[in-house]
Amino acid sequence: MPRIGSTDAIDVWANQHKDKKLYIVLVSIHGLIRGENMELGRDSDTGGQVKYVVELARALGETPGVYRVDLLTRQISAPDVDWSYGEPTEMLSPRNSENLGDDMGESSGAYIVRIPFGPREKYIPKEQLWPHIQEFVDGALVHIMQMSKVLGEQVGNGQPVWPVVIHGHYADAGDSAALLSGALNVPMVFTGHSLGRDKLEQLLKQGRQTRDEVNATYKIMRRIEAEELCLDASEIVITSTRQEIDKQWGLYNGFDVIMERKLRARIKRGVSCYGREMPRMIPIPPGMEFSHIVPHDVDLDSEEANEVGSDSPDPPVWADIMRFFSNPRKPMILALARPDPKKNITTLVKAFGEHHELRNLANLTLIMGNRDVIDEMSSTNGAVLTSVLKLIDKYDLYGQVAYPKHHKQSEVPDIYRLAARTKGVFINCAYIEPFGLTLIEGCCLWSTYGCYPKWWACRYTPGS
Ligand SMILES: O=c1ccn([C@@H]2O[C@H](COP(=O)(O)OP(=O)(O)O[C@H]3O[C@H](CO)[C@@H](O)[C@H](O)[C@H]3O)[C@@H](O)[C@H]2O)c(=O)[nH]1
Ligand SMILES: O=P(O)(O)OC[C@H]1O[C@](O)(CO)[C@@H](O)[C@@H]1O
Repeated sequence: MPRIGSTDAIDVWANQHKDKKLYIVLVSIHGLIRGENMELGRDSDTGGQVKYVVELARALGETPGVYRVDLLTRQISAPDVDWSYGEPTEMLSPRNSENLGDDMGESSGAYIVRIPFGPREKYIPKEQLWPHIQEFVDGALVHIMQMSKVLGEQVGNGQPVWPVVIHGHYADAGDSAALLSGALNVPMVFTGHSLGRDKLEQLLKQGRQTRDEVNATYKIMRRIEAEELCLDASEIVITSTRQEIDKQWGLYNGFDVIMERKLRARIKRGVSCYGREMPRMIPIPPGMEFSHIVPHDVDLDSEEANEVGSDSPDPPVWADIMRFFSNPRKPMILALARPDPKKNITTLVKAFGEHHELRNLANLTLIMGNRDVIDEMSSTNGAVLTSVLKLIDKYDLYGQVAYPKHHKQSEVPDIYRLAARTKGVFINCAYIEPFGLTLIEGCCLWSTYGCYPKWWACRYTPGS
C-alpha cells in the first residue's frame, strides 16, 4: 500500500481507484454509536472513538471508488438508552453530497449496522463484552455474507463483492476483526485508540491499584491478549502519533520497531523472513469534520469580541455555563472530557482550589459529559462527579466553577468559543491521552492550550 503522506496523495489514490466498487467494513463494538447528535461523554465508552469511527465511515462513503461502507457495532435495545441504538441499520447521510458520484446504487453509501449480541435489553460496559465476542462475530459473518451477495447482484456481475478490508477499532473490535479476517480471508487493519499495556503501566505508576485490582476493574489482561492478536492478524496498524508506535506498541510481544524495519527491508529485497511477520505501523493523526464549524471572523482583541452578549444573540449554552459564575467577565479555564478517572479532572479542580491568585483571575468550566442523576451513572463516572463536587465544597469554589449537567454535541464548538471569547484557555490534563481530539477541536476555534506535558506540546496558541 503506497505511503499516503498528504490529502493530495489521497486525492491521487482516489482518482486511480474511482472506477472501483469497493466494500469496506469497519468494526467498533462498544459505546453508543449513531450518526447524529452523538451522546459523547455520556459514559466512559462513548467518546472520541465513537466520533472518530462515525466520521471515518462517512468520509470513506464519500470517497470515489468506495461503493459501500458498513460500520458494525452492537445493537442496544435497553430502557436506559435512546431507541435509536436499537435500529438494525442507520444510513450515514453524506456531509458533502457533491462528492457523490453518479454511481450511487441501491445499497451504496455508509451505514451503521447493529448486530445483536450479549445480554438482550442491557447496555453493558465494554469490560463485560469479552465473553460475547464470538456471538458478535457469528452475527457479523452472516451480515457480511448477505451483503456481499447483494452487492454482487448490483455491481459484481452476480459474483459476491467481498470486503477489501476489515478495520477494527480498539481491542474488542480488533479481536472480532481478526476472527472475521481469518474466516473470510480478507486483510485486516487495526486502530487501537487506547492501548492496554500503556494504560496498565500508567495505572501501576500511579500506585493506587495493584495489578490484580487493575485487571478486575478493566479486564486489562484480556484486552492486551486481544491487542497481541491484532498485531498477529493485521496487515497495517494505524496510530495517532509516532509516540504511540515507539513508546506504546513497543511494549508488545508482537511488535518491535527495529525488527519491523528489518522485515520490511527483507520483503523489499525479496529475501526470506523465515515466517516472521509484523504489521506495518502508519501514523495518521485524527482529523476533524469541519463542515459544522462556523468560523467567527471576530478579532479576539477587539472590544466587540470581548462583549459576551454583543449584537448577535449568544448561543443558549453560554447562559447554561455563565449562570454558575458570580463574576462572568473573568477569563475561563475550560476542561472538556468524559468523566473518566484517566481524564484527571479532580486534580485540575484541586489545583484551581489551592491557587488563590488563579481563583481571583479566572473561572473554571468543567464539561463532563451529560448526566441526569449522579447515582444513576456508572460507578467510575459517578465517583469522578462526586469527588469534583466535594472538592468544590472543600475549597468553597461556588460562583467560580461551572459544571453543567447537559450539553448537545452541536453546542461543543460554542463552548470552545466561549472560552476563547473570555480570552481563556483550554486544558487537557489527562494522565493517559493517546491523542486527544479535544485539542484539535479547540485549535480551529481559537483557544490557548495547556495540557499534560507528556502527550502534547505543553502550550501553544493557534497561529503562534
Ligand atoms: O462532555 C463531553 C466530553 C467529550 N466530548 C467529545 O468527545 C470526544 C472525546 O475525545 P478525546 O478527548 O480524544 O477522548 P477519548 O474519548 O478518551 O478518546 C480516545 O480515542 C480518541 C480517538 O482515537 C483519542 O483521541 C483519545 O486519546 C482516546 O483516549 C471529543 O470529540 C469531545 O469533544 C463531548 O462532546 N462532550
Ligand atoms: O480509557 P480506556 O479504557 O483506555 O478506553 C478509552 C475509551 O475512550 C473511547 O474513545 C470512548 O469512545 C474509546 O476509545 C474507549 O472506550
